[in-house]
Amino acid sequence: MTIAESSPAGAGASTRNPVLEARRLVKTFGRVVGLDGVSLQLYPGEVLAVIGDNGAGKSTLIKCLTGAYIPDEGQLLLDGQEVHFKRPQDARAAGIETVYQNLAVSPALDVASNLFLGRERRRPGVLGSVFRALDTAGMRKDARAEVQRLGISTLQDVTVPVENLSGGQRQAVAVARAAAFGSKVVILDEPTAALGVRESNMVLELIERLREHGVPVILISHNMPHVFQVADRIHIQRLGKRAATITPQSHSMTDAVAIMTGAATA
Ligand SMILES: Nc1ncnc2c1ncn2[C@@H]1O[C@H](COP(=O)(O)OP(=O)(O)OP(=O)(O)O)[C@@H](O)[C@H]1O
Repeated sequence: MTIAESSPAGAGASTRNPVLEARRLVKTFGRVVGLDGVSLQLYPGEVLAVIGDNGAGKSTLIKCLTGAYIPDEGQLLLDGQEVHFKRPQDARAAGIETVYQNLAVSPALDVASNLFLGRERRRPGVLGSVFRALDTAGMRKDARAEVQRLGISTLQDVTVPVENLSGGQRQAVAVARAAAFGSKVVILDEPTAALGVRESNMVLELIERLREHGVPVILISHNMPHVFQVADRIHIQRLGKRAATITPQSHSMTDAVAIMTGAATA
C-alpha cells in the first residue's frame, strides 16, 4: 500500500467503509482549476486534517463536500450512497455540519438558543401553533443534556448569552451545535485560528471528545502542531491535487510542510 492510500489507524480500520467519500472531484473557475481530480475518504470515528498552502484547494474541496459548490466532475458518497448536494441545506439535511471560521453564533442569544438555531421548538398547543411561543424550558433541558453527552465542560450554563462567553467557549457552542442532534460528519474550518493557547487547547480537546463519541471530523487548519496533535490522518492538498495522505506516525511536521510546498513527495 502506498502512503497516499494509507488507511486510518486502528484495528480493522482498513476493512471499514468511509462515512464520506469524494472520488476524483474536479472544480474549475473559468480557466482556474480549483480542484483537479481530488479523492478523499473520511472513516468512522476519525479526525482527518486537510492541510495545504494558500490556494491549494482546501476551501474549494470543503465547499464541494458541503453543497456550497457543485463539482464539475466526480462523485460524492455518504455511507456508500452517491449524493448530489445542490445547496448547503442539502448537505446539512444529510448530516454534514460545517463550522466556518467566521462563527455563525448569535451573540445576543443564550447557549441553548444557539444550539437550536434554525431548528427552534415551539410550545405545544395554541401557544406554539398560533402565538409561535418557543419551548424555552424544553430546549434548555435538551441543550444541557446534549452539552453533557458531548462532555463539553466549558459550557456549564446554557442560559448565558453567548456574548458573555470567551472566544474558546463561543467556538465550543458552534462545535456543539454542529455535533448535536445526530450529525454524521462535522467539518471545522480553522477552528483555532483566532484563539489563544488555552482556548485552542479547549477546542482541540473538544475535537477529541467528538472522536470518542464516534463523530468523524474533517479539520481544515494551517496550524501544524494542532493538526499533529489531534489528527488520525492528514490529507495534503497541493496545487488543486491531493499530494498525499499521511499520518502523524508516518511523517513529521517538517515532512508535511515539504510535501505541501512540493519540496518532497510522500
Ligand atoms: N470563487 C472563485 N472564483 C475564482 N477562483 C477561485 C474561486 N474560489 C477559489 N478559486 C481559486 O481556486 C484555487 C483554490 O482556492 P481555495 O480557496 O480552494 O484554496 P485554499 O487552499 O482554501 O486557500 P487558502 O488557504 O488561501 O484559503 C485558487 O487558485 C483560487 O484562486
